[in-house]
Amino acid sequence: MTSIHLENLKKSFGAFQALKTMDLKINDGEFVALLGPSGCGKSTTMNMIAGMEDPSEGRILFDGRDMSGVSMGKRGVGFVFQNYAIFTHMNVYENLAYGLRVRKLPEAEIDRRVRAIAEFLQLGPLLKQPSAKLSVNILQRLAIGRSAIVEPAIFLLDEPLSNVDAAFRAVMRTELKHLQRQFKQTMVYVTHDQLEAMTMADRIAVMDHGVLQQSGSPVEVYNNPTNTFVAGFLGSPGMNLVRSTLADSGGSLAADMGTFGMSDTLEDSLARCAANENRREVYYGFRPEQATLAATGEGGIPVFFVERIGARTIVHLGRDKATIKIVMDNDNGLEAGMCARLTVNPGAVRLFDAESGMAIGRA
Ligand SMILES: Nc1ncnc2c1ncn2[C@@H]1O[C@H](COP(=O)(O)OP(=O)(O)OP(=O)(O)O)[C@@H](O)[C@H]1O
Repeated sequence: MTSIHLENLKKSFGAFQALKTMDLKINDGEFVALLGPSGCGKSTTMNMIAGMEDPSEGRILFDGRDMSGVSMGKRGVGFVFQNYAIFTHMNVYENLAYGLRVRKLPEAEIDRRVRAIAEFLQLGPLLKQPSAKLSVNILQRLAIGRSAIVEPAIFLLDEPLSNVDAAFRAVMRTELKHLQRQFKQTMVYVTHDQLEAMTMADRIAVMDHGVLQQSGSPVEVYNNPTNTFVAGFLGSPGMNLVRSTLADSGGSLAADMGTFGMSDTLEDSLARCAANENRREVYYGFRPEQATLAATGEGGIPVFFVERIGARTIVHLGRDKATIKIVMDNDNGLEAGMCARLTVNPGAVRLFDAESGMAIGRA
């Protein structure tokens, strides 16, 4: 096992700063997902950890050892890409055995390890199959096996599941997590898919525009996003962010959401974090599953769309272009054209400064 320290890491391509700044410590045996939208610098970061790109500034340390000038082959990393690198002229067995043969392991040991990993990844019956004839799903499973079999101290995976189908992706999420637990590797996993990050990672590093926005456990980044980007990016739908003005209300501080014709008195702890600042402009945030709706005869917020997705119902409410989405497990019969009263769970309210987008206090 090996720890990784990205120290003030930066990467530019000509005048373009693909990675503006990255400071991140990844512990021995930890599974960290680099999560963010396309172009935010995830692969660039990964390529530098692997040794395929040199940083423009900053350092990468493995167990405290500076990796500057250390070639990819000498870093002890396994790398799986979106586009599986498989030798199509070899069968499954030979592909799996390749890394062990390069390391000149005894034939009996190679055979034992090939069969063990094949069993683990359900490739056992396919060992004699020519790789050229395998499906995309199986090829990616083989690519993972081929890298994992040499038991690298650090395992880097860059969008390994983006080409495989949805059902297979769900299976592989579980298998990859299993694999990491079994081999206790330090794993860095690049994805733009929050479900992958949320289900597999011990810690998620959320990136945007070449900047690390937040790193924390999946629950932490979901419940306490550090800014409006993380709040909106995580969750499906993302956190509701309602522009509002803080206002004195009978000795307490309330968030006034004029657009929705409502006002919510803040819990004392949150009001204190907002420094009880009357007239401060904020975003009032809450997760779509942290509120209830009740139909009203008249008044309330107009419902304009109801999505029923199996057991889940997503109700879209709003006026003009301002919308709120509420996710419910039960179907309370709301339909487009009706009006509803919204009650937000007080403990779930998060505030963000309207100008900087940064969270005000943390729960
Ligand atoms: N070799 C390069 N030369 C110039 N620009 C590059 C190079 N590699 C990456 N970039 C740019 O750097 C930015 C970050 O790219 P990167 O591949 O790291 O993003 P990403 O978060 O992995 O997104 P994606 O999932 O789309 O690959 C992008 O704007 C990309 O076009």
